[in-house]
Amino acid sequence: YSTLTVAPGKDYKNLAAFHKKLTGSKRILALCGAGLSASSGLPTFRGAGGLWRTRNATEIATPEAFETDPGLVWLFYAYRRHMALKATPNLGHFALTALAENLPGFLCLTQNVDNLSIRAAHPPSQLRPLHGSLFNIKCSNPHCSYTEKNNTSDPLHPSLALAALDPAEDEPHPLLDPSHALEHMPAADLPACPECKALLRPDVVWYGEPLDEDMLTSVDEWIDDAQVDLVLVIGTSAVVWPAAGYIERARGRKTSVVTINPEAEKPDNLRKMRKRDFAFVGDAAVLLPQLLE
Ligand SMILES: CC(C)NC(=O)[C@H](Cc1c[nH]c2ccccc12)NC(=O)[C@H](CCCC/N=C(/NCCC(=O)O)S[C@H]1O[C@H](COP(=O)(O)OP(=O)(O)OC[C@H]2O[C@@H](n3cnc4c(N)ncnc43)[C@H](O)[C@@H]2O)[C@@H](O)[C@H]1O)NC(=O)OCc1ccccc1
Ligand SMILES: [Zn+2]
Repeated sequence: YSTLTVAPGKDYKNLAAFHKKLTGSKRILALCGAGLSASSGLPTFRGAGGLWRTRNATEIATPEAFETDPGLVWLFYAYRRHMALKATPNLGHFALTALAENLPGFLCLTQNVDNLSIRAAHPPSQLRPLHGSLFNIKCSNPHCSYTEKNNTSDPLHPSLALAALDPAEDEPHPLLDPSHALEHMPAADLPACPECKALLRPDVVWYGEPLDEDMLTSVDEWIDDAQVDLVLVIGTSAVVWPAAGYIERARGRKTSVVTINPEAEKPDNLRKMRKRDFAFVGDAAVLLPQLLE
């Protein structure tokens, strides 16, 4: 009965069996997605948040979109900055911080750019923001090295004030309401680089852009250092690469992969599970404190 058999074991949702594995684990890798921040009030990409106004978030998060209409892209990111600043880390973020403080062999990879793990005081040496941060700004001119770290001003720029609006209770945010036409914003009105006058942009990784080479190397080296006992797959649809690739990249003979997601028992997830794997259905903010206590 080989461990490579693709079927979950009988204990795949047994909390005691998971805790036994957890206590015996010295090296744990986590891959986090939008679902971790869902109960902090931030929309996921595949859920309702997938569409911004009428555009697909994956279309707007591209160099091409910024080339074509930097004003719209900046409003998209200014809105997400505003929402992330209004949000607070949840018990899921804090449970991961506690695990990092208690287990030096824990490394947390996050695809989220909302800074909520950082605001939950997750030790920076044990956190890898794979896709950047909404609160880091850089120059769009590839030959200019201007950057701003952790700029939380809201609005970031007078031309983006609309994004920092908080509509009345039951009113939709004007930026979410497609019937609220947006004037085109000329590039001259947008945040400009104080050094070379080119447009500034959020320091996030757009589709078609490579992730930070040093960060990828540091994760690869960490994985190759020694056996990874546990891989926590938290609130992610695991479709975006190369981030999603780390789940199987970290899997060794004795590794257990644990999916924490309201859809963890969906057939296509059960189909991928191995004998040592676990699946816990529910909200990461509720499950993580229980699983990691
Ligand atoms: C769509 C996908 C198929 N496309 C890609 O992966 C592309 C192309 C590609 C590359 N390799 C491939 C291999 C195969 C196929 C495609 C590719 N990848 C790239 O373009 C990457 C860059 C990808 C990064 C894109 N940037 C983001 N973010 C930053 C910006 C921004 O945020 O605006 S991706 C962004 O979307 C992704 C969203 O996914 P999730 O976080 O998982 O969210 P989602 O909504 O999908 O799912 C939420 C889950 O939570 C669950 N959930 C809901 N509520 C809860 C709850 N309460 N608790 C727990 N779980 C919950 C839900 O059930 C659900 O399962 C995240 O990664 C997020 O960071 N770059 C690159 O490959 O460069 C190359 C290169 C190399 C050298 C030189 C030049 C180029
Ligand atoms: Zn510049």
